[in-house]
Amino acid sequence: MTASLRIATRKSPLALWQTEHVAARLRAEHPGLDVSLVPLSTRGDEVLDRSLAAIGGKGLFLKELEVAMQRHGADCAVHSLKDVPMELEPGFVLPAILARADAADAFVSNRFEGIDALPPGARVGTSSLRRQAQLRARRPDLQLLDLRGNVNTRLAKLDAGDYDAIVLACAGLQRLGFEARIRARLEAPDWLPAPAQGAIAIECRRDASAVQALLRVLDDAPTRRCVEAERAMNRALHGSCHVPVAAFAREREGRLHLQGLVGSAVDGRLVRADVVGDEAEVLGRETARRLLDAGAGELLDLPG
Ligand SMILES: NCc1[nH]cc(CCC(=O)O)c1CC(=O)O
Repeated sequence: MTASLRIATRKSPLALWQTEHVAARLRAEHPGLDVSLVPLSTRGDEVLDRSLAAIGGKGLFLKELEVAMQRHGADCAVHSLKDVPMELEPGFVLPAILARADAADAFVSNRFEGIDALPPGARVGTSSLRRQAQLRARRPDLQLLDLRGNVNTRLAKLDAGDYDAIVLACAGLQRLGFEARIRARLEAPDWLPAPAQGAIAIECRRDASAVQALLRVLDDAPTRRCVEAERAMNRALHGSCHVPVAAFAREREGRLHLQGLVGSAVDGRLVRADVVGDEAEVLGRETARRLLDAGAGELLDLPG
């Protein structure tokens, strides 16, 4: 019986909130279990002057946490599932995916009520190619500017006047107490989030069966089914953060509805697909195939 559990986490305020949330839920489920946090810095957090794509992609937010688990310095790690690469490192599993929070994106501005209210040529901050493509599609005139850093840093840059508006995830704003800053929700079916946006996942070693048993109580089956469909679609498109891919799945009357989108951050072209199915993996692959049939291949080949 494991009497203690050390959870590795990034040090950003959002990562710490999410990990504290997981720790509190585990303490409630397992009275007597000694749960502690192991805050670590990752290259993804430290290198802010280059794009994630240029320094190695999403995996950079996980690497240091995985090294800690390999060295037995931590038993598990908490992640935003949208930051977890489609292919996990060998030897690791995700025994728990928590019930999804708000999956929508948020339009945040101190002066404007929504995308359509922005004046011609307004400056909008986001480094996400997925968000850029959807903004371009709706407003080709906007000036899209890079914006990296944690949620608090991004809000500070907006307040400093660097941008007329920025786009962030609703879930992150809500978790950090910034719900009131959401001017407009950007949501399905018009606007799609990143695959697995709003879902928190816990990662541990495949060989740590006692740890997996402790974590599994937090797994939410409906969320797992939806995010598996979204991630399967992204994987089938060779998804990485280099291409603007968006996906959102919902369960309705027992069936899975998956909406997918591939876009171009350069010219705002968007290709969409909307498919119903029952098995997450199959539905994800089928939606990817429909996107490719509709011309997504050409967009996926574009640089940036
Ligand atoms: N890319 C960073 C990131 N990873 C997860 C979230 C928000 C929380 C979530 O989606 O679960 C954010 C911030 C954002 O996109 O605004």
